[in-house]
This record gives sequence, structure tokens and C-alpha cells, in this order.
Amino acid sequence: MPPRVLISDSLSPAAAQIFRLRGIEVDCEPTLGKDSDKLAAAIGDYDGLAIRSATKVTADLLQRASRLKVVGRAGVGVDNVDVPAATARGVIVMNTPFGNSVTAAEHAIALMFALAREIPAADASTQAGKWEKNRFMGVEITGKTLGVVGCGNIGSNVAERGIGLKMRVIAFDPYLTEERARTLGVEKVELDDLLARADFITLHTPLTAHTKNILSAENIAKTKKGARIVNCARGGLVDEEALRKALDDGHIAGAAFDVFAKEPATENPLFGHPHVVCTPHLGASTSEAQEKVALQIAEQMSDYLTRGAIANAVNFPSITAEEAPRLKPFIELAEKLGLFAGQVARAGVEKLSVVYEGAVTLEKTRAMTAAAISGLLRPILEDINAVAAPVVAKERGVAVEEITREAQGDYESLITLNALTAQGEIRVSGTVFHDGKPRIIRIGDIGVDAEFSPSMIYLTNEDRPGFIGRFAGALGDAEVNIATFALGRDRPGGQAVALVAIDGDLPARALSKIERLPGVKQAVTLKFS
Ligand SMILES: NC(=O)c1ccc[n+]([C@@H]2O[C@H](COP(=O)([O-])OP(=O)(O)OC[C@H]3O[C@@H](n4cnc5c(N)ncnc54)[C@H](O)[C@@H]3O)[C@@H](O)[C@H]2O)c1
Ligand SMILES: O=C(O)[C@H](O)COP(=O)(O)O
Repeated sequence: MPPRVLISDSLSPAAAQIFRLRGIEVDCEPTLGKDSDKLAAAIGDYDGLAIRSATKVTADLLQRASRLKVVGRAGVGVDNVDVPAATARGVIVMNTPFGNSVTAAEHAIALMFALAREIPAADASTQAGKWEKNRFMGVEITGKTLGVVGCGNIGSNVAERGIGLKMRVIAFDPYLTEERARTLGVEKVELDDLLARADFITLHTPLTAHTKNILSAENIAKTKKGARIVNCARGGLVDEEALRKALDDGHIAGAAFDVFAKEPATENPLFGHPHVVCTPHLGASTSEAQEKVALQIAEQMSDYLTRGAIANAVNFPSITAEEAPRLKPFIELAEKLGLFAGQVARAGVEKLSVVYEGAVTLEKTRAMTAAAISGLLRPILEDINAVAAPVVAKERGVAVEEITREAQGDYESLITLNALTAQGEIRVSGTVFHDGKPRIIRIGDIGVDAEFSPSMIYLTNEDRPGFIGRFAGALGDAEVNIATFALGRDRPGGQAVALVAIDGDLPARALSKIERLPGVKQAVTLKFS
């Protein structure tokens, strides 16, 4: 069955075209995102959900999304998506971080000019037939100081355009390096300095616990008298009530807002002030940007749904379409080693170390570790996948460490899992041969060579004559056919292990008969499907 995607916001038709070209069924319901009940009723039928900012992807919606594998945001901000809830349910959340940066930067500049020359009010007055030539007295932008708060993709585009307009540009961004600031031609400053010096302040940070109300009443009071403020980033960055007061007092000369603490904004403390300019979250609304983000998100979601490639995920490491086929057998190996450890463990795993040796260290080890954790937890949490696994492991108190080192033995690449439980350690190693098939090559210190089969028996026993005959007899009595048999031992007459692939399931009574065979220490049925 081909994957199915729902587009629940107003996206360029380019997105649906791409999905269809890539063999994905797509339903376009551009207003569904605004109706949470209808969306919740529909979401269970889809593998992918493509959205903009109108669709709220809440924990409740995700609970109804039994098939959902990916949420694709055609744009930047994912604050309308409950990312932790998506992660916990194993759903990838991806965005298009650059697709609308230029368009959003142009909107910020447009708003700055609108403020400087009071264009919206002058337009309304002129079209009302008033010809109030003496009412509107603007300010020049040339030579003024532009304070950019948040100098990432959009902020740096705004800074470059400000410099082009012959403004002095200063920037506050704790993550902006001095070198990048120099390259951009901006002066890196502290927030208080920016507030005191800027004639125009433009905000370009995401909304986080640190940036919420970054322009609080206290910080607005620190601004230069007559400053103008542009917010084209996120509502909630500015205390709107405090700003209204500062506008009313005349301390702030004007404010231009594209985004609001509550959206859709049908009421707002800023509305109605003569020196306020507002647009309804239009920062990304150009045909160029919408085409770009729609194409990008459809490509990214299709790559994930059809090839397992992950780009621009906010909750999982990226895996390019080129890396995906190379990584796939190692992800499968890591997951199956995890499944082995999870099924063999007789007590909860407290710590998991994943050791990578040789060529595999050059691949995305975080993705493999996530797969190993999901295998480890699958015997107790059936629905888990690699996206959710690291978070779930953390919640359950399983410490996870990742170690990479040079190849130390005969294998070009080796992955070893050490799972520590109250009952001891399970150590299992595996590799992928040139046939692309993952296999177990060591259990504890004992070498074996076994491919994974859907149904297996793992035995540890004393290495004694006649044991294999008795074991095979027990399987024969239960009418269980042996497909492959892999043996290993530490020394003649010492400890032995066996990994036996069987056709079908081992009946419980046959397992207990095997457990009672002389010399058996542990007998476990394993599933690797
Ligand atoms: N109005 C719109 O339609 C529209 C369109 C696109 C993006 N946006 C919004 O614009 C904002 C910026 O987007 P972007 O693509 O440039 O993101 P980005 O991640 O490229 O840049 C954000 C910058 O903010 C900086 N930052 C983070 N915390 C900070 C803090 N406490 N103080 C100062 N700087 C801090 C980061 O270092 C980074 O450089 C986002 O909120 C995004 O959602 C709005
Ligand atoms: O974060 C973004 O990309 C912008 O806020 C654009 O939002 P929109 O796609 O709803 O216009």
C-alpha cells in the first residue's frame, strides 16, 4: 500500500504534485487544520501530515494518529507542533529552515519602511480623500542604527539589507560568533547596549523560554526614546500590553507587528494605535517562498516515507538519501542486537553502551544508537521506534553511552552492545558483511556466526558430548524443524552458546524440556521479525 499524506493547510499545489510524482497518495484539505475535531477524525488514515502554522499538532491529535510517521512543516516555526509528544510517539517532525528566509527578511524591511514613513496611515487618509500632506512627517533610515535581535537565517538577511540601506547594524545573539558578525559587517553587542542604541529594533529569534517577552516592560523601558520596533518573528517575544503603554506614553515612536501572542489576532492591545502597523502573519507569504517551502517539504517527506532519508528533522539526526541505503543494514544490525539483548535480559537494563569500531564510526552513530535502544525496549514496549526510543530510555532511567574507536579485530565494522542489568551484563557484537546482511559474531567472549532469523533459540550450556543430539531430539519430538545452527564455545569442555534458527514457533513445553536438559544454563526464544 503506498504511503498517504494529508495536506491540512494552505500549501502551494507544488507539494501535492511532488507527492503524486513520488508515488504517494495525497489528500488536500487546506482548511482542515483549522477544525481540530475534523482533523482528529481524519488523521488515523495518514502516514504523513503536511502543515503550515494554522494546524495545531497537539498531543491529543497525535494520539489519534496511529499510522503517522512524519509531520512536515512548510516553513520555519514548529511551535504549533507538540514536538516532545511527536517524539514520544515516534513521529519525525521536519521543517524547511531556509525556504522563506529572504521573504521574511523582506517583510521585516517593508514593515520598517512602513513605520518610518507611516505608509499605511497615509494611504488610508489619501484614499479617504483627505490629502493630509502636513500630517505625515517621516524619518530617514539612512545612517540610523538597526538593532537585530537574533541573527540567524532571517536576522542575517535583514542585517545585510540594513547595511545595503546604509544603516549601522548592531546585533544581539549569544550564538553569533565574532567571525560571523565580522563577515556580515555587524557589530555584536549585548542586549542592553542594543536597546539603548537602536533607532529600529527588529526581532528574529524563535520563541523559547529564554526569548519569551525578551522585550518585557523592563527592557522596553531601556530602549532609546523614539525607537521603533518590528516583530516579524513570533508573537510572545514582546509584552504587548507594555509596548502599548510605551506607545501611548510616546517613549516608543512606532511598532510594526506581523505576529501576535494570540493568533489569529482579532483583538490585540496594539490595535488602533495611530503608530502601529499590523499584518496577519504574512512574513512567509510570497509566491516564491510558498513554492519553495512546499516543494522542499514534499521532497523531504517523500524521501522519508519512501527511502528512509531524513532531512531537517527537529527531533532526529539527518540521514541523506545517499547515506540511507548505506546506513540501513547497520541500523537493522543495531536494532537486532538491541532486540537480542532485550530478549535475553532477565532484569531491567540500567545502562546500555553501544560501541562502534572501524568504518561504521564514519556513519551517523546517533541514528544507529537510537535503533539499538528501540530494539532493546521493544520486548517491553511493542510500539516503540528509533525516534521515540532515546527519550523513552531516558524517562525509564536507562543510561545510554556511545563509544567510537578504531577497528581492533578482523572486522571492517563492528557494533557491540553492552547491556547492564542487576543480574549481570549482556554483551553482543555484530557486523554487516558485503552481502548486506547483519549477523551476530560474538556473544560475551564467545565467537559465533549467525544471521538473524525471524524465530530463533539462544542457548548457553556446558560443552559436553551428546548435548547437541539431545537438544535436536527435543526439537524433533516437538516437530520443530531446525533451519540453521550456529555454535561457539570458549574452550573444549567449557562454556558453549548456540543460536538456532527454527521454522515457526517453539511450543512452551518444548522450551521447558530444553531448559531441563543436562548442562543447559539458559534457553531463550528470540523473535527478530
Ligand atoms: N512572520 C513569519 O511569517 C515568519 C517567517 C519565517 C520565520 N519566522 C520566525 O522568525 C524567527 C527566526 O527564524 P530563522 O529562520 O531566522 O531562525 P534561525 O534559527 O535561523 O535564527 C534564530 C536566531 O535566534 C538566535 N537566538 C536564539 N535564542 C536567542 C536569544 N535568547 N537571544 C538572542 N538570539 C537568540 C539563534 O542563535 C539564531 O541565530 C523564528 O521565530 C521563525 O519562526 C516568521
Ligand atoms: O515559521 C514560519 O515559517 C512562518 O511563521 C510562516 O508561517 P506560515 O507558513 O503559516 O505563513
